[in-house]
Amino acid sequence: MDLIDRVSRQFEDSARTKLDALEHLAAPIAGAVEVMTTSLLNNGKILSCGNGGSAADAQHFAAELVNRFELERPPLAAVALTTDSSTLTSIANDYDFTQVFSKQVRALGQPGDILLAISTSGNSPNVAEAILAAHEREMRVVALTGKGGGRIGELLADGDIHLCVPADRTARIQEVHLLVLHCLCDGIDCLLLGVEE
Ligand SMILES: O=C(CO)[C@@H](O)[C@H](O)[C@H](O)[C@H](O)COP(=O)(O)O
Ligand SMILES: [Zn+2]
Repeated sequence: MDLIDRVSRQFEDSARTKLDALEHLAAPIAGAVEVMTTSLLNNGKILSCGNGGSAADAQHFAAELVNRFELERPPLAAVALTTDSSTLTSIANDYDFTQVFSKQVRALGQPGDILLAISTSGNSPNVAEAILAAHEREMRVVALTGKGGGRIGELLADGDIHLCVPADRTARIQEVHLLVLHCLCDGIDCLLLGVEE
């Protein structure tokens, strides 16, 4: 086995998956930027969630809004629902792991807020439950999925935005998700600050 060859194939596969996704995702990403920016300008906030690597992505995105992305701007309202171990363990222990995000959405979500729901399979039950809770709270959902979108694709309502990566490998989908999150940060800054380039 030639490891260098293997690494080369991972890079090529990742780059190809990203370029293939552009055609599918450019327009809905632009739509998600507008929906998120409108919510933030109206004193809304973005709640983000996901499992495993997608939990890290949810936190990564929230940190870039609360702190900064590439430009100086005022802090923006975002909360990752993946970070409070007391809340997560008490909900999972007393109820069920499927409710770890939905209970937080019911506690924190307000009409006009946005749920950023991340799942490469589209099938994580706790992310699906968070979407149902967001709809109850009159929140719009931006869903990042792959593998055809799974159950989450079926749960989305009018006004929600589905960013489904046309790929089947979890790692490749995650790599596109990170690019999408940076496009969202860049687009939000662009709309807020009126950046031309
Ligand atoms: O990062 C990885 C795999 O690359 C894993 O931690 C992965 O995120 C976990 O298996 C998740 O539980 C998968 O959940 P999902 O993306 O299907 O919703
Ligand atoms: Zn991973």
